[in-house]
Amino acid sequence: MISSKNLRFAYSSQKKFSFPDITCKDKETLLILGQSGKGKTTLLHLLALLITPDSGEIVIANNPAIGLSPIQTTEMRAKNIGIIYQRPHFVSSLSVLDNILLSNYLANQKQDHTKAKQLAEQLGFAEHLAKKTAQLSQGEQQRVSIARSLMNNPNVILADEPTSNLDDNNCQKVIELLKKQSASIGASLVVVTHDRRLKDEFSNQVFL
Ligand SMILES: Nc1ncnc2c1ncn2[C@@H]1O[C@H](COP(=O)(O)OP(=O)(O)OP(=O)(O)O)[C@@H](O)[C@H]1O
Repeated sequence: MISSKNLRFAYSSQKKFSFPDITCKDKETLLILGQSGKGKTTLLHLLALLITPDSGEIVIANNPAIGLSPIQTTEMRAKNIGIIYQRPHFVSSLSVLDNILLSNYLANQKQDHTKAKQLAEQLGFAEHLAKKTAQLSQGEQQRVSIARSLMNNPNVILADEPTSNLDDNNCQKVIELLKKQSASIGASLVVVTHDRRLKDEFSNQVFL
């Protein structure tokens, strides 16, 4: 589960945000909608503990996530949070498989080849595991990102515009996969987007 209360963040005195409170319990989904520039990515980065709010609270898996030391924050993120970025960030010199296994490495976990291969089968890119990520289509890269976010069985999955670069067919597929995979590990799934196609796919919604 993840929740936030009274979150405020400023990039500068002109660029200040005060975000609505959010709650997403285990196995639940939440869609955060907002037009470009409304602060969706900023909120997602706050929830992912990548930036620190000026004030407010974040609770992840029933533990306070604000006020921790940098090491505790990194541990909290690695253990509990799977992030799918707006544009996938891969290490271009590594194979698809090694990019997925990197999640385990960064969380100080044993590299789980069996799980990586299982996820690749379930997400439909098993035949691409030995390739470099640049050789994959955008839809395939998005599915690799999903696999990577699931490698450490996170408590919370945070997805930033996971469908904005996808056609209708791939949009539908990616959302179904995200929901199915997060449900199978009992995670909370939080998606931020301006993609109105997702409006009917989520019952819990917050507007920025
Ligand atoms: N590092 C930064 N420094 C200063 N301003 C920033 C920074 N990052 C974002 N902003 C500004 O904060 C505002 C919100 O940005 P953010 O990326 O959170 O919006 P968004 O709703 O995700 O937009 P989009 O849908 O276009 O990705 C924008 O006006 C942006 O220019």
